[in-house]
Amino acid sequence: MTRVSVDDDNRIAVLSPHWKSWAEAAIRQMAPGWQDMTASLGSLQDTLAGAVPPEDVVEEATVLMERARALLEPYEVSGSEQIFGRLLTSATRGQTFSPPLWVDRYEDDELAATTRFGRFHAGNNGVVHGGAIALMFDDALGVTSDLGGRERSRTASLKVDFRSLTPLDRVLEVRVRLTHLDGRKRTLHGTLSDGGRVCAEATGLFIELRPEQQ
Ligand SMILES: CCCCCCCCCCCCCC(=O)SCCNC(=O)CCNC(=O)[C@H](O)C(C)(C)COP(=O)(O)OP(=O)(O)OC[C@H]1O[C@@H](n2cnc3c(N)ncnc32)[C@H](O)[C@@H]1OP(=O)(O)O
Repeated sequence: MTRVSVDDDNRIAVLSPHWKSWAEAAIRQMAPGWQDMTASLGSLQDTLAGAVPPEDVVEEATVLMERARALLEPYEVSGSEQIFGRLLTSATRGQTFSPPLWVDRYEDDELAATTRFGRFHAGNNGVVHGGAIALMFDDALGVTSDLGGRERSRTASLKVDFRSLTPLDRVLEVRVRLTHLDGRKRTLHGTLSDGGRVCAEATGLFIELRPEQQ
């Protein structure tokens, strides 16, 4: 894979016109500090998931979280206006739902990135929840499906094979390749690895949307 430098401008430059304007509309509305706020929420989720606090701390934390919620509530907007998840130039996309995807290199049909799952995405036994792995793959394969200026697509199916346990709090490698193109149908394959060990792999079918499809 050819190394492509990945800075903000470069990443947005490869987006199709739809994704470019979708991301730029969100960026225009974004107050300075938005990314710090969502990063703070992400660490809060991880810290809360891993903590066993005493009653007084539970009470105080609940009050503080409720204060933050009440502070934000008057600024609620429709789904089409929200910023959360639309910052395509950022590894987190300005959201905390799926884990970050730090893109190292990309081509029209390949992506090399790293990710990391925190305590928020833990299942049991101190390893990553399988659903969180599927979530990460949906994002990574979805982004790769729409690289190279291709029209936007949507996941029709996603199959995940869990090959070995996925550790928490480690930087893991993500590789995705577009393996087959058949009209509107795009098949993508991805792997999630810890060093040389494959933790999971996924195959996804993405369908290019027709102009009238939302
Ligand atoms: C750099 C880029 C950045 C981008 C960032 C993005 C944000 C981040 C990424 C976030 C990513 C998150 C992404 C998400 O989470 S997307 C959210 C989860 N996905 C959905 O909700 C999708 C729901 N389904 C649909 O909307 C429709 O079914 C779609 C649009 C998918 C197809 O309905 P449509 O009416 O348009 O097409 P069609 O039914 O005529 O089918 C067309 C062809 O496809 C074949 N087919 C269909 N389904 C399947 C199947 N399951 N297995 C095997 N084959 C299947 C079908 O047989 C036919 O083949 P053929 O007969 O022509 O040979």
